[in-house]
Amino acid sequence: MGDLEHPFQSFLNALYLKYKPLTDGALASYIPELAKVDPDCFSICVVTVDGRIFEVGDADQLFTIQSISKVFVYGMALAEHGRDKVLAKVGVEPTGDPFNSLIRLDESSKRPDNPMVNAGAIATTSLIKGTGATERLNRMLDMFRHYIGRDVYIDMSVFMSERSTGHRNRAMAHLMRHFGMIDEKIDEALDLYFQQCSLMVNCRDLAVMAATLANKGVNPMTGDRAIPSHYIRDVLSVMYTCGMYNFAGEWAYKVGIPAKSGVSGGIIAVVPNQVGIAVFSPPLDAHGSSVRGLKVCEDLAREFELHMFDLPMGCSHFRQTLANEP
Ligand SMILES: NC(=O)CC[C@H](N)C(=O)O
Repeated sequence: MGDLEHPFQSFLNALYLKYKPLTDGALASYIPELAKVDPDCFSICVVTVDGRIFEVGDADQLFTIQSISKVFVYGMALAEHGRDKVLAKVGVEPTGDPFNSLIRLDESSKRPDNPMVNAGAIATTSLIKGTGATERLNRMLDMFRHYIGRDVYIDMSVFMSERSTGHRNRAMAHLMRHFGMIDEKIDEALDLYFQQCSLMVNCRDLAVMAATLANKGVNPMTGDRAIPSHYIRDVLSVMYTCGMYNFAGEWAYKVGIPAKSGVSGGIIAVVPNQVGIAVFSPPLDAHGSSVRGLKVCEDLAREFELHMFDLPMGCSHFRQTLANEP
């Protein structure tokens, strides 16, 4: 639970109050179940690599992880197959197109551009090993368990909602099968993709997951390793360049921290060797990222000079604030 009197906690409380009245943005209604959530939900959580938790708002509120799952499944594919095999199937180039675009799939390489947009994520998911759908799902859930540090499950209604309406994703999968980028188990890969997107998390879980990436792959709360440390660089690089879809360039310029958003309203950001940040607020901007989430991350980055190219100056300011006693 949050450490109420700590100066960083006070900063988070003020940030929460500052953006609570902001009601811009719209829910992701293209997944019918997501249109039913409460747009007022708002929480911020920051977890340090030494396991301290600062949070404000309802950090227990559960929601589906959506595209934030792409980061972790990409890490899992790397751990299972190594860089070269994964790179042969999914590139590492930002697209400049919306997350659900099919456009560049039909270009010369026939390879999805990166694992942070839907096409690339479906290709990544198709690489997950297992003798059948159940084993593949169980292995994936196990991977998430290491990052989250508790038992995890899939929200059945969101999964079914996406499964029955996700025709663009199906079209991408078939196109990628046509080009030999995924194997013939198209429906199995799509189900696994819809399931990973329907994983239930809360804001604190996301911050712990982000802090695990910040902590070279070791969950700071449990001490459990979730991913081999040498793949952290790969995961954070694609988050940095592609994690915010067709806003990724502006994000890198303005905020300068590897981050990933999802259409349920979650955002994670990773400050390597320091903290994992998570924000949850469902209304989205035109790119599909949480409006309040973007604002909170921008403010945190500005206040503590977290932009990658502000470091190490910001590093010491941030460390000092975090180290302060209440
Ligand atoms: N950006 C997102 O969060 C998209 C994930 C969503 N499940 C989809 O496939 O459309």
